[in-house]
Amino acid sequence: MQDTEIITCAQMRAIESAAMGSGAVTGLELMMRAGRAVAGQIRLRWPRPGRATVLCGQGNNGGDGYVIAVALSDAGWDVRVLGDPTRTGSDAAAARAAWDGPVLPLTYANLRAGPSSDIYVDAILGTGLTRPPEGEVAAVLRHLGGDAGFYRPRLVAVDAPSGLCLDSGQVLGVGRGILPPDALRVAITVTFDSPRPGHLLEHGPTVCGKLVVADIGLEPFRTTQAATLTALWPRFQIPDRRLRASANGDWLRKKNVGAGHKYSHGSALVIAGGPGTGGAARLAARAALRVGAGLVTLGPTPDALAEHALPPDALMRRPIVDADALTEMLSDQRLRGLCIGPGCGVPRAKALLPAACAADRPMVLDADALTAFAEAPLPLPKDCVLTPHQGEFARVFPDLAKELSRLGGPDKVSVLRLAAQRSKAIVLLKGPDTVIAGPEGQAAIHSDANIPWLATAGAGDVLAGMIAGLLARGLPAFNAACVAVSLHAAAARHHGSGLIADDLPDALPAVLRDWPDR
Ligand SMILES: NC(=O)C1=CN([C@@H]2O[C@H](COP(=O)(O)OP(=O)(O)OC[C@H]3O[C@@H](n4cnc5c(N)ncnc54)[C@H](O)[C@@H]3O)[C@@H](O)[C@H]2O)[C@@H](O)CC1
Ligand SMILES: Nc1ncnc2c1ncn2[C@@H]1O[C@H](COP(=O)(O)OP(=O)(O)O)[C@@H](O)[C@H]1O
Ligand SMILES: [K+]
Repeated sequence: MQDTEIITCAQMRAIESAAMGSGAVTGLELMMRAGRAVAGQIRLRWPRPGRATVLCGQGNNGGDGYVIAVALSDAGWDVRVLGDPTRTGSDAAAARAAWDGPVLPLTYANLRAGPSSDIYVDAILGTGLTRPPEGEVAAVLRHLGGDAGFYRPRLVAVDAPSGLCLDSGQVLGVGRGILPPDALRVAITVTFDSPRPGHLLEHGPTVCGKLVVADIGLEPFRTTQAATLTALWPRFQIPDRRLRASANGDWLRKKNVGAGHKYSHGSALVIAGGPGTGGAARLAARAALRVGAGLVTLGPTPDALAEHALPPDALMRRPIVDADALTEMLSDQRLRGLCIGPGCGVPRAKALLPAACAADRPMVLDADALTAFAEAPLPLPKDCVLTPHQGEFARVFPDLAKELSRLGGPDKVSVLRLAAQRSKAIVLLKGPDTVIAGPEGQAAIHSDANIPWLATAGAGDVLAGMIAGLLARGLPAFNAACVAVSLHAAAARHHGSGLIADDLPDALPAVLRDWPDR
Protein backbone atom coordinates (compact mmCIF):
# COMPACT_ATOMS: atom_id res chain seq x y z
CA MET A 1 0.00 0.00 0.00
CA GLN A 2 1.21 3.43 -0.88
CA ASP A 3 1.36 5.81 2.03
CA THR A 4 2.51 8.98 0.42
CA GLU A 5 1.05 12.36 -0.12
CA ILE A 6 0.26 12.94 -3.75
CA ILE A 7 0.34 16.22 -5.59
CA THR A 8 -1.16 17.42 -8.84
CA CYS A 9 0.93 18.61 -11.78
CA ALA A 10 -0.02 22.21 -10.97
CA GLN A 11 1.15 21.72 -7.40
CA MET A 12 4.41 20.20 -8.63
CA ARG A 13 5.02 23.23 -10.84
CA ALA A 14 4.25 25.53 -7.89
CA ILE A 15 6.73 23.66 -5.72
CA GLU A 16 9.41 23.81 -8.41
CA SER A 17 8.83 27.53 -8.89
CA ALA A 18 9.05 28.09 -5.14
CA ALA A 19 12.32 26.15 -5.01
CA MET A 20 13.82 28.07 -7.92
CA GLY A 21 12.40 31.40 -6.72
CA SER A 22 14.05 30.92 -3.35
CA GLY A 23 17.43 30.87 -5.06
CA ALA A 24 18.23 27.56 -3.38
CA VAL A 25 18.33 25.66 -6.65
CA THR A 26 18.13 26.30 -10.39
CA GLY A 27 15.94 24.50 -12.91
CA LEU A 28 19.02 22.92 -14.42
CA GLU A 29 20.15 21.64 -11.03
CA LEU A 30 16.73 20.06 -10.49
CA MET A 31 17.03 18.46 -13.90
CA MET A 32 20.47 17.09 -13.01
CA ARG A 33 19.10 15.61 -9.79
CA ALA A 34 16.12 14.13 -11.63
CA GLY A 35 18.20 12.61 -14.43
CA ARG A 36 20.81 11.23 -12.05
CA ALA A 37 18.10 9.71 -9.89
CA VAL A 38 16.73 7.86 -12.91
CA ALA A 39 20.21 6.71 -13.95
CA GLY A 40 20.75 5.50 -10.38
CA GLN A 41 17.57 3.44 -10.52
CA ILE A 42 18.66 1.95 -13.84
CA ARG A 43 22.07 0.98 -12.45
CA LEU A 44 20.42 -0.53 -9.39
CA ARG A 45 18.33 -2.79 -11.57
CA TRP A 46 20.85 -3.42 -14.37
CA PRO A 47 24.14 -3.47 -12.47
CA ARG A 48 26.16 -4.59 -15.50
CA PRO A 49 26.63 -1.77 -18.03
CA GLY A 50 25.07 -2.65 -21.37
CA ARG A 51 23.57 -0.80 -24.29
CA ALA A 52 20.97 1.93 -23.71
CA THR A 53 18.81 3.92 -26.09
CA VAL A 54 17.57 7.21 -24.64
CA LEU A 55 14.60 8.85 -26.37
CA CYS A 56 14.40 12.58 -25.65
CA GLY A 57 11.50 14.94 -26.30
CA GLN A 58 11.79 18.68 -26.80
CA GLY A 59 11.00 19.81 -23.25
CA ASN A 60 12.36 19.24 -19.76
CA ASN A 61 11.41 15.57 -19.79
CA GLY A 62 13.84 15.28 -22.70
CA GLY A 63 16.30 17.35 -20.68
CA ASP A 64 16.21 14.69 -17.98
CA GLY A 65 16.94 12.19 -20.75
CA TYR A 66 20.23 13.90 -21.73
CA VAL A 67 21.33 13.91 -18.09
CA ILE A 68 20.55 10.18 -17.95
CA ALA A 69 22.55 9.62 -21.15
CA VAL A 70 25.60 11.35 -19.65
CA ALA A 71 25.29 9.50 -16.32
CA LEU A 72 24.95 6.08 -17.95
CA SER A 73 27.79 6.78 -20.36
CA ASP A 74 30.02 7.81 -17.43
CA ALA A 75 29.10 4.51 -15.79
CA GLY A 76 30.36 2.56 -18.79
CA TRP A 77 27.15 2.11 -20.76
CA ASP A 78 27.09 2.27 -24.55
CA VAL A 79 24.49 5.01 -25.04
CA ARG A 80 22.59 5.99 -28.15
CA VAL A 81 20.44 9.13 -28.09
CA LEU A 82 17.47 10.00 -30.29
CA GLY A 83 16.11 13.48 -29.65
CA ASP A 84 13.77 16.22 -30.84
CA PRO A 85 15.14 19.77 -31.13
CA THR A 86 15.18 21.68 -27.83
CA ARG A 87 14.25 25.35 -27.34
CA THR A 88 17.28 27.64 -27.39
CA GLY A 89 18.27 28.82 -23.92
CA SER A 90 16.12 26.24 -22.12
CA ASP A 91 17.34 23.96 -19.38
CA ALA A 92 16.80 21.06 -21.76
CA ALA A 93 19.11 22.72 -24.31
CA ALA A 94 21.78 23.09 -21.61
CA ALA A 95 21.41 19.44 -20.65
CA ARG A 96 21.65 18.44 -24.30
CA ALA A 97 24.81 20.49 -24.73
CA ALA A 98 26.43 18.52 -21.90
CA TRP A 99 25.95 15.31 -23.88
CA ASP A 100 28.91 15.06 -26.23
CA GLY A 101 27.70 12.10 -28.29
CA PRO A 102 25.55 12.26 -31.41
CA VAL A 103 21.82 12.93 -31.27
CA LEU A 104 19.82 11.36 -34.07
CA PRO A 105 16.38 12.73 -34.88
CA LEU A 106 13.66 11.06 -32.81
CA THR A 107 11.93 9.09 -35.56
CA TYR A 108 10.40 5.67 -35.90
CA ALA A 109 12.90 4.86 -38.68
CA ASN A 110 15.91 5.73 -36.50
CA LEU A 111 14.53 3.73 -33.61
CA ARG A 112 14.07 0.70 -35.87
CA ALA A 113 17.45 1.13 -37.56
CA GLY A 114 19.53 1.07 -34.40
CA PRO A 115 21.07 -1.96 -32.76
CA SER A 116 18.78 -3.41 -30.12
CA SER A 117 19.42 -2.21 -26.57
CA ASP A 118 19.28 -3.69 -23.10
CA ILE A 119 17.18 -0.75 -21.95
CA TYR A 120 15.15 2.03 -23.54
CA VAL A 121 14.57 5.27 -21.67
CA ASP A 122 11.34 7.08 -22.46
CA ALA A 123 12.12 10.75 -21.82
CA ILE A 124 9.81 12.02 -24.54
CA LEU A 125 6.86 13.55 -22.68
CA GLY A 126 6.22 14.16 -19.01
CA THR A 127 3.99 16.64 -17.24
CA GLY A 128 4.07 18.98 -20.26
CA LEU A 129 1.70 16.68 -22.15
CA THR A 130 -1.13 18.81 -23.51
CA ARG A 131 -2.54 16.77 -26.39
CA PRO A 132 -2.45 13.23 -27.72
CA PRO A 133 0.92 12.30 -29.22
CA GLU A 134 1.00 12.65 -32.98
CA GLY A 135 3.37 12.28 -35.93
CA GLU A 136 6.76 10.68 -35.30
CA VAL A 137 6.29 10.70 -31.50
CA ALA A 138 3.06 8.75 -31.87
CA ALA A 139 4.74 6.32 -34.29
CA VAL A 140 7.63 5.73 -31.88
CA LEU A 141 5.25 5.16 -28.94
CA ARG A 142 3.05 2.81 -30.99
CA HIS A 143 6.11 0.78 -31.95
CA LEU A 144 7.36 0.54 -28.36
CA GLY A 145 3.89 -0.46 -27.14
CA GLY A 146 3.18 -2.80 -30.04
CA ASP A 147 6.26 -4.96 -29.59
CA ALA A 148 5.63 -5.30 -25.88
CA GLY A 149 7.26 -8.72 -25.58
CA PHE A 150 10.60 -7.17 -26.48
CA TYR A 151 10.36 -3.63 -25.18
CA ARG A 152 8.25 -3.71 -22.02
CA PRO A 153 10.76 -5.35 -19.67
CA ARG A 154 13.45 -2.95 -20.97
CA LEU A 155 11.49 0.27 -20.80
CA VAL A 156 12.16 2.88 -18.13
CA ALA A 157 9.89 5.93 -18.16
CA VAL A 158 10.98 9.30 -16.87
CA ASP A 159 8.17 10.82 -14.75
CA ALA A 160 5.51 8.99 -16.80
CA PRO A 161 5.18 6.73 -19.81
CA SER A 162 4.78 9.30 -22.61
CA GLY A 163 1.11 9.96 -23.31
CA LEU A 164 -0.07 9.34 -19.74
CA CYS A 165 -1.84 12.37 -18.30
CA LEU A 166 -0.46 12.69 -14.79
CA ASP A 167 -3.56 14.44 -13.47
CA SER A 168 -6.16 11.97 -14.67
CA GLY A 169 -4.45 8.66 -15.47
CA GLN A 170 -5.87 8.71 -19.01
CA VAL A 171 -3.59 7.71 -21.85
CA LEU A 172 -4.26 10.56 -24.26
CA GLY A 173 -5.24 9.47 -27.72
CA VAL A 174 -6.07 5.97 -26.60
CA GLY A 175 -9.36 6.34 -24.78
CA ARG A 176 -10.80 5.81 -21.35
CA GLY A 177 -11.92 2.42 -20.22
CA ILE A 178 -10.31 -0.45 -22.06
CA LEU A 179 -6.65 -0.02 -22.84
CA PRO A 180 -5.65 -1.35 -26.28
CA PRO A 181 -3.01 -4.08 -26.24
CA ASP A 182 -0.45 -1.91 -28.09
CA ALA A 183 -0.61 0.96 -25.56
CA LEU A 184 2.79 1.80 -24.12
CA ARG A 185 3.45 0.01 -20.84
CA VAL A 186 6.81 0.20 -19.16
CA ALA A 187 8.68 -1.85 -16.57
CA ILE A 188 9.62 1.04 -14.30
CA THR A 189 8.53 4.64 -13.98
CA VAL A 190 10.74 6.96 -11.98
CA THR A 191 8.91 10.07 -10.87
CA PHE A 192 10.10 12.94 -8.71
CA ASP A 193 9.24 14.10 -5.20
CA SER A 194 5.69 12.68 -4.93
CA PRO A 195 3.34 10.56 -6.98
CA ARG A 196 0.85 12.45 -9.11
CA PRO A 197 -2.84 11.38 -9.32
CA GLY A 198 -2.30 10.03 -12.82
CA HIS A 199 0.18 7.45 -11.55
CA LEU A 200 -2.59 5.98 -9.41
CA LEU A 201 -5.84 6.56 -11.29
CA GLU A 202 -7.39 4.79 -14.27
CA HIS A 203 -4.66 3.43 -16.60
CA GLY A 204 -1.80 4.87 -14.54
CA PRO A 205 -0.94 1.79 -12.46
CA THR A 206 -1.11 -0.46 -15.55
CA VAL A 207 1.11 1.58 -17.84
CA CYS A 208 3.64 2.76 -15.22
CA GLY A 209 4.79 -0.69 -14.08
CA LYS A 210 6.77 -0.34 -10.90
CA LEU A 211 6.56 3.24 -9.64
CA VAL A 212 9.66 4.64 -7.99
CA VAL A 213 9.51 8.06 -6.37
CA ALA A 214 12.90 9.77 -6.30
CA ASP A 215 13.77 12.53 -3.87
CA ILE A 216 15.12 15.60 -5.67
CA GLY A 217 15.29 17.81 -2.59
CA LEU A 218 11.94 19.56 -2.91
CA GLU A 219 10.57 18.53 0.49
CA PRO A 220 11.15 21.89 2.26
CA PHE A 221 9.35 23.73 -0.53
CA ARG A 222 6.47 21.27 -0.53
CA THR A 223 5.84 21.95 3.12
CA THR A 224 6.15 25.73 2.99
CA GLN A 225 3.90 25.86 -0.07
CA ALA A 226 1.06 24.13 1.74
CA ALA A 227 -1.21 27.17 1.91
CA THR A 228 -0.84 27.98 -1.77
CA LEU A 229 -1.24 24.35 -2.67
CA THR A 230 -4.51 24.10 -0.84
CA ALA A 231 -5.78 27.01 -2.87
CA LEU A 232 -4.63 25.39 -6.09
CA TRP A 233 -6.14 22.07 -5.27
CA PRO A 234 -6.73 20.88 -1.71
CA ARG A 235 -4.12 18.48 -0.52
CA PHE A 236 -4.97 14.87 -0.42
CA GLN A 237 -3.12 11.96 0.97
CA ILE A 238 -3.24 8.18 0.97
CA PRO A 239 -4.25 7.81 3.69
CA ASP A 240 -4.55 11.24 5.19
CA ARG A 241 -2.15 11.69 8.08
CA ARG A 242 -4.86 13.34 10.17
CA LEU A 243 -6.95 10.27 9.62
CA ARG A 244 -4.18 8.09 11.00
CA ALA A 245 -4.30 10.05 14.23
CA SER A 246 -8.04 9.50 14.61
CA ALA A 247 -7.95 5.80 13.73
CA ASN A 248 -4.60 4.45 14.74
CA GLY A 249 -3.99 0.80 15.53
CA ASP A 250 -4.63 1.15 19.24
CA TRP A 251 -7.94 2.87 18.68
CA LEU A 252 -9.00 0.28 16.11
CA ARG A 253 -8.00 -2.51 18.51
CA LYS A 254 -9.97 -0.74 21.27
CA LYS A 255 -6.88 -0.29 23.36
CA ASN A 256 -6.51 2.91 25.36
CA VAL A 257 -10.11 3.91 24.76
CA GLY A 258 -11.18 3.68 28.38
CA ALA A 259 -13.23 0.91 29.94
CA GLY A 260 -16.72 1.61 28.59
CA HIS A 261 -19.46 -0.83 27.71
CA LYS A 262 -20.81 -2.10 24.43
CA TYR A 263 -22.84 1.04 23.74
CA SER A 264 -19.83 3.26 24.25
CA HIS A 265 -18.22 1.41 21.32
CA GLY A 266 -21.17 2.27 19.12
CA SER A 267 -24.41 0.68 18.11
CA ALA A 268 -24.98 0.12 14.38
CA LEU A 269 -28.13 -0.75 12.47
CA VAL A 270 -28.06 -2.63 9.18
CA ILE A 271 -31.41 -2.40 7.43
CA ALA A 272 -32.08 -5.68 5.61
CA GLY A 273 -34.72 -6.69 3.07
CA GLY A 274 -37.39 -9.30 2.57
CA PRO A 275 -37.11 -13.10 2.30
CA GLY A 276 -34.40 -14.51 0.05
CA THR A 277 -32.14 -11.45 -0.04
CA GLY A 278 -30.58 -11.61 3.39
CA GLY A 279 -26.99 -12.56 2.62
CA ALA A 280 -25.80 -9.10 1.62
CA ALA A 281 -27.14 -7.42 4.75
CA ARG A 282 -25.71 -10.14 6.98
CA LEU A 283 -22.30 -9.69 5.37
CA ALA A 284 -22.49 -5.97 6.11
CA ALA A 285 -23.60 -6.60 9.69
CA ARG A 286 -20.81 -9.10 10.29
CA ALA A 287 -18.30 -6.55 9.00
CA ALA A 288 -19.70 -3.86 11.30
CA LEU A 289 -19.23 -6.20 14.26
CA ARG A 290 -15.71 -7.20 13.27
CA VAL A 291 -14.62 -3.59 12.82
CA GLY A 292 -15.47 -3.01 16.46
CA ALA A 293 -19.01 -1.67 16.77
CA GLY A 294 -20.16 -2.64 20.26
CA LEU A 295 -23.56 -3.76 19.10
CA VAL A 296 -25.01 -4.45 15.66
CA THR A 297 -28.71 -4.86 14.92
CA LEU A 298 -30.06 -6.34 11.71
CA GLY A 299 -33.45 -5.05 10.64
CA PRO A 300 -35.18 -7.22 8.00
CA THR A 301 -38.89 -7.38 7.15
CA PRO A 302 -40.82 -9.42 9.74
CA ASP A 303 -41.34 -12.32 7.30
CA ALA A 304 -37.60 -12.56 6.64
CA LEU A 305 -36.68 -12.76 10.31
CA ALA A 306 -36.61 -16.55 10.35
CA GLU A 307 -33.95 -16.82 7.64
CA HIS A 308 -31.74 -14.41 9.55
CA ALA A 309 -31.55 -16.86 12.42
CA LEU A 310 -28.26 -17.92 10.83
CA PRO A 311 -24.88 -16.93 12.35
CA PRO A 312 -23.32 -14.74 13.54
CA ASP A 313 -25.13 -15.23 16.82
CA ALA A 314 -23.64 -11.97 18.08
CA LEU A 315 -26.08 -10.11 15.84
CA MET A 316 -29.25 -8.62 17.31
CA ARG A 317 -32.27 -9.01 15.06
CA ARG A 318 -35.30 -6.73 15.12
CA PRO A 319 -37.89 -6.60 12.36
CA ILE A 320 -38.64 -3.31 10.67
CA VAL A 321 -42.03 -3.44 9.04
CA ASP A 322 -42.18 0.06 7.57
CA ALA A 323 -40.97 3.66 7.84
CA ASP A 324 -42.89 4.31 11.05
CA ALA A 325 -41.29 1.29 12.68
CA LEU A 326 -37.88 2.54 11.61
CA THR A 327 -38.60 6.00 13.02
CA GLU A 328 -39.61 4.43 16.27
CA MET A 329 -36.50 2.26 16.39
CA LEU A 330 -34.35 5.30 15.72
CA SER A 331 -35.84 7.14 18.66
CA ASP A 332 -33.15 5.17 20.51
CA GLN A 333 -30.41 7.77 20.24
CA ARG A 334 -27.74 5.17 20.90
CA LEU A 335 -28.22 3.80 17.37
CA ARG A 336 -25.62 5.54 15.25
CA GLY A 337 -24.03 4.14 12.13
CA LEU A 338 -26.85 3.10 9.80
CA CYS A 339 -26.28 0.96 6.76
CA ILE A 340 -29.01 0.87 4.14
CA GLY A 341 -28.87 -0.77 0.72
CA PRO A 342 -27.23 -4.21 0.72
CA GLY A 343 -29.95 -6.80 0.11
CA CYS A 344 -32.63 -4.23 0.92
CA GLY A 345 -34.52 -4.14 -2.38
CA VAL A 346 -35.18 -0.86 -4.15
CA PRO A 347 -38.86 -0.43 -3.13
CA ARG A 348 -38.04 -0.98 0.55
CA ALA A 349 -35.03 1.31 0.37
CA LYS A 350 -37.25 3.96 -1.21
CA ALA A 351 -39.85 3.53 1.52
CA LEU A 352 -37.37 3.66 4.40
CA LEU A 353 -34.85 6.24 3.18
CA PRO A 354 -36.85 9.34 4.19
CA ALA A 355 -37.23 8.05 7.76
CA ALA A 356 -33.58 7.03 7.91
CA CYS A 357 -32.44 10.44 6.66
CA ALA A 358 -34.82 12.33 8.92
CA ALA A 359 -33.27 10.63 11.95
CA ASP A 360 -30.05 12.43 11.04
CA ARG A 361 -27.57 9.71 12.08
CA PRO A 362 -24.24 8.89 10.49
CA MET A 363 -25.20 6.63 7.60
CA VAL A 364 -23.95 4.64 4.61
CA LEU A 365 -26.00 4.37 1.43
CA ASP A 366 -24.98 1.46 -0.75
CA ALA A 367 -26.44 -0.74 -3.50
CA ASP A 368 -30.29 -0.58 -3.63
CA ALA A 369 -30.35 2.56 -1.48
CA LEU A 370 -28.27 4.34 -4.12
CA THR A 371 -30.75 3.35 -6.80
CA ALA A 372 -33.59 4.50 -4.56
CA PHE A 373 -31.79 7.79 -3.93
CA ALA A 374 -31.22 8.26 -7.68
CA GLU A 375 -34.93 7.75 -8.36
CA ALA A 376 -36.11 9.93 -5.47
CA PRO A 377 -33.35 12.28 -4.27
CA LEU A 378 -33.71 13.74 -0.77
CA PRO A 379 -31.52 15.71 1.63
CA LEU A 380 -28.97 13.46 3.26
CA PRO A 381 -27.86 13.60 6.89
CA LYS A 382 -24.69 15.45 7.80
CA ASP A 383 -22.40 12.42 8.16
CA CYS A 384 -23.38 10.40 5.14
CA VAL A 385 -21.27 8.17 2.89
CA LEU A 386 -22.38 7.07 -0.57
CA THR A 387 -20.49 4.01 -1.81
CA PRO A 388 -21.33 3.54 -5.50
CA HIS A 389 -19.52 1.37 -7.98
CA GLN A 390 -19.33 2.79 -11.49
CA GLY A 391 -22.83 1.65 -12.50
CA GLU A 392 -24.46 3.06 -9.37
CA PHE A 393 -22.47 6.28 -9.75
CA ALA A 394 -23.94 6.66 -13.26
CA ARG A 395 -27.43 6.22 -11.81
CA VAL A 396 -26.97 8.86 -9.11
CA PHE A 397 -24.83 11.32 -11.06
CA PRO A 398 -25.52 10.60 -14.78
CA ASP A 399 -23.97 13.84 -16.05
CA LEU A 400 -20.80 13.42 -13.98
CA ALA A 401 -20.47 9.78 -15.06
CA LYS A 402 -20.60 10.97 -18.67
CA GLU A 403 -17.74 13.37 -17.95
CA LEU A 404 -15.79 10.52 -16.39
CA SER A 405 -16.09 8.44 -19.51
CA ARG A 406 -15.33 11.30 -21.90
CA LEU A 407 -11.93 11.09 -23.53
CA GLY A 408 -9.92 14.10 -22.38
CA GLY A 409 -12.56 14.72 -19.71
CA PRO A 410 -11.77 15.65 -16.12
CA ASP A 411 -10.01 13.37 -13.65
CA LYS A 412 -11.80 11.18 -11.14
CA VAL A 413 -10.81 13.25 -8.12
CA SER A 414 -12.29 16.47 -9.56
CA VAL A 415 -15.46 14.70 -10.63
CA LEU A 416 -15.88 13.07 -7.22
CA ARG A 417 -15.44 16.43 -5.54
CA LEU A 418 -18.33 17.75 -7.62
CA ALA A 419 -20.45 14.73 -6.70
CA ALA A 420 -19.69 15.30 -3.03
CA GLN A 421 -20.53 19.00 -3.23
CA ARG A 422 -23.80 18.28 -4.99
CA SER A 423 -24.97 15.53 -2.64
CA LYS A 424 -23.42 17.14 0.46
CA ALA A 425 -22.12 13.69 1.33
CA ILE A 426 -18.87 11.77 1.27
CA VAL A 427 -18.78 9.96 -2.07
CA LEU A 428 -16.66 6.84 -2.42
CA LEU A 429 -16.33 5.51 -5.97
CA LYS A 430 -15.26 1.88 -5.79
CA GLY A 431 -12.89 0.24 -8.19
CA PRO A 432 -9.25 -0.76 -8.48
CA ASP A 433 -8.57 2.95 -7.90
CA THR A 434 -11.01 3.87 -5.16
CA VAL A 435 -11.48 7.63 -4.86
CA ILE A 436 -13.13 9.27 -1.87
CA ALA A 437 -14.19 12.92 -1.78
CA GLY A 438 -16.05 15.16 0.60
CA PRO A 439 -18.14 18.31 0.18
CA GLU A 440 -15.38 20.52 1.62
CA GLY A 441 -12.89 19.40 -1.02
CA GLN A 442 -11.26 16.63 0.98
CA ALA A 443 -10.14 13.83 -1.30
CA ALA A 444 -8.16 10.63 -1.10
CA ILE A 445 -7.10 8.02 -3.57
CA HIS A 446 -6.67 4.51 -2.32
CA SER A 447 -3.81 3.24 -4.39
CA ASP A 448 -3.74 -0.43 -3.44
CA ALA A 449 -4.99 -1.19 -6.92
CA ASN A 450 -3.83 -4.63 -7.67
CA ILE A 451 -6.19 -6.89 -5.73
CA PRO A 452 -8.29 -8.34 -8.55
CA TRP A 453 -9.53 -11.11 -6.26
CA LEU A 454 -11.38 -8.45 -4.29
CA ALA A 455 -13.74 -8.06 -7.23
CA THR A 456 -16.06 -10.73 -5.84
CA ALA A 457 -19.78 -10.60 -5.14
CA GLY A 458 -20.54 -9.15 -1.74
CA ALA A 459 -17.20 -7.39 -1.23
CA GLY A 460 -19.01 -4.07 -1.52
CA ASP A 461 -21.56 -5.09 1.11
CA VAL A 462 -18.72 -5.84 3.50
CA LEU A 463 -17.19 -2.43 2.81
CA ALA A 464 -20.50 -0.69 3.54
CA GLY A 465 -20.79 -2.62 6.81
CA MET A 466 -17.26 -1.68 7.83
CA ILE A 467 -18.00 1.99 7.23
CA ALA A 468 -21.22 1.73 9.25
CA GLY A 469 -19.31 0.08 12.09
CA LEU A 470 -16.69 2.84 12.12
CA LEU A 471 -19.39 5.52 11.97
CA ALA A 472 -21.06 3.89 14.95
CA ARG A 473 -17.74 4.03 16.75
CA GLY A 474 -17.69 7.77 16.17
CA LEU A 475 -15.23 8.29 13.33
CA PRO A 476 -16.04 11.29 11.13
CA ALA A 477 -17.57 10.15 7.84
CA PHE A 478 -14.59 10.94 5.57
CA ASN A 479 -12.19 9.18 7.92
CA ALA A 480 -14.51 6.21 8.33
CA ALA A 481 -14.67 5.81 4.55
CA CYS A 482 -10.88 6.02 4.14
CA VAL A 483 -10.08 3.71 7.05
CA ALA A 484 -12.65 1.15 5.90
CA VAL A 485 -11.22 1.07 2.38
CA SER A 486 -7.73 0.49 3.78
CA LEU A 487 -8.89 -2.25 6.16
CA HIS A 488 -10.97 -3.86 3.41
CA ALA A 489 -7.99 -4.02 1.04
CA ALA A 490 -5.69 -5.24 3.79
CA ALA A 491 -8.17 -8.00 4.66
CA ALA A 492 -8.28 -9.07 1.01
CA ARG A 493 -4.48 -9.11 0.82
CA HIS A 494 -4.23 -11.02 4.08
CA HIS A 495 -6.53 -13.74 2.78
CA GLY A 496 -5.16 -13.84 -0.75
CA SER A 497 -6.62 -15.43 -3.87
CA GLY A 498 -9.64 -17.67 -3.50
CA LEU A 499 -11.28 -15.02 -1.34
CA ILE A 500 -15.05 -14.85 -1.06
CA ALA A 501 -16.77 -11.90 0.58
CA ASP A 502 -17.54 -13.96 3.71
CA ASP A 503 -13.79 -14.21 4.35
CA LEU A 504 -13.28 -10.45 4.54
CA PRO A 505 -14.81 -9.72 7.96
CA ASP A 506 -13.12 -12.77 9.40
CA ALA A 507 -9.71 -11.62 8.17
CA LEU A 508 -10.14 -8.40 10.14
CA PRO A 509 -8.82 -9.58 13.54
CA ALA A 510 -5.46 -10.48 11.98
CA VAL A 511 -5.38 -7.23 10.02
CA LEU A 512 -6.22 -5.18 13.12
CA ARG A 513 -3.57 -6.96 15.16
CA ASP A 514 -0.90 -5.80 12.70
CA TRP A 515 -2.35 -2.34 12.04
CA PRO A 516 0.27 0.34 12.69
CA ASP A 517 -0.18 2.56 15.69
CA ARG A 518 0.16 5.67 13.66
N1 LIG B 1 10.46 21.91 -14.23
C1 LIG B 1 11.46 21.41 -13.50
O1 LIG B 1 12.12 22.11 -12.82
C2 LIG B 1 11.71 19.97 -13.52
C3 LIG B 1 11.10 19.22 -14.50
N2 LIG B 1 11.43 17.98 -14.67
C4 LIG B 1 11.02 17.27 -15.89
O2 LIG B 1 10.32 18.14 -16.75
C5 LIG B 1 9.16 17.54 -17.23
C6 LIG B 1 8.16 18.58 -17.63
O3 LIG B 1 8.81 19.34 -18.60
P1 LIG B 1 8.05 20.29 -19.64
O4 LIG B 1 7.10 21.12 -18.91
O5 LIG B 1 9.09 20.93 -20.46
O6 LIG B 1 7.19 19.28 -20.49
P2 LIG B 1 7.52 17.96 -21.31
O7 LIG B 1 8.97 17.75 -21.46
O8 LIG B 1 6.72 16.89 -20.70
O9 LIG B 1 6.86 18.33 -22.71
C7 LIG B 1 7.57 19.19 -23.56
C8 LIG B 1 6.81 19.84 -24.65
O10 LIG B 1 6.10 18.92 -25.40
C9 LIG B 1 5.01 19.56 -25.96
N3 LIG B 1 3.95 18.59 -26.14
C10 LIG B 1 2.88 18.41 -25.35
N4 LIG B 1 2.13 17.42 -25.82
C11 LIG B 1 2.78 16.93 -26.91
C12 LIG B 1 2.50 15.91 -27.82
N5 LIG B 1 1.40 15.19 -27.70
N6 LIG B 1 3.37 15.66 -28.81
C13 LIG B 1 4.47 16.39 -28.93
N7 LIG B 1 4.78 17.40 -28.11
C14 LIG B 1 3.94 17.68 -27.12
C15 LIG B 1 4.62 20.64 -24.99
O11 LIG B 1 4.22 21.76 -25.72
C16 LIG B 1 5.85 20.88 -24.18
O12 LIG B 1 6.41 22.12 -24.48
C17 LIG B 1 8.75 16.63 -16.12
O13 LIG B 1 7.90 15.61 -16.57
C18 LIG B 1 10.07 16.14 -15.59
O14 LIG B 1 10.49 15.02 -16.34
C19 LIG B 1 12.55 17.40 -13.94
O15 LIG B 1 13.67 17.77 -14.65
C20 LIG B 1 12.61 17.92 -12.54
C21 LIG B 1 12.64 19.39 -12.53
N1 LIG C 1 -8.64 -4.88 -9.01
C1 LIG C 1 -9.06 -4.45 -7.81
N2 LIG C 1 -8.15 -4.07 -6.89
C2 LIG C 1 -8.57 -3.63 -5.68
N3 LIG C 1 -9.86 -3.55 -5.30
C3 LIG C 1 -10.80 -3.91 -6.17
C4 LIG C 1 -10.46 -4.38 -7.47
N4 LIG C 1 -11.62 -4.64 -8.12
C5 LIG C 1 -12.63 -4.38 -7.24
N5 LIG C 1 -12.16 -3.94 -6.07
C6 LIG C 1 -12.95 -3.59 -4.86
O1 LIG C 1 -13.89 -4.65 -4.63
C7 LIG C 1 -15.13 -4.14 -4.12
C8 LIG C 1 -16.28 -4.57 -5.02
O2 LIG C 1 -17.47 -3.96 -4.59
P1 LIG C 1 -18.83 -3.95 -5.44
O3 LIG C 1 -18.55 -3.64 -6.88
O4 LIG C 1 -19.81 -3.12 -4.73
O5 LIG C 1 -19.28 -5.47 -5.35
P2 LIG C 1 -20.63 -6.09 -4.78
O6 LIG C 1 -21.73 -5.19 -5.22
O7 LIG C 1 -20.69 -7.43 -5.44
O8 LIG C 1 -20.47 -6.19 -3.31
C9 LIG C 1 -14.95 -2.64 -4.03
O9 LIG C 1 -14.56 -2.30 -2.73
C10 LIG C 1 -13.80 -2.35 -5.02
O10 LIG C 1 -13.10 -1.20 -4.66
K1 LIG D 1 8.35 10.15 -20.28
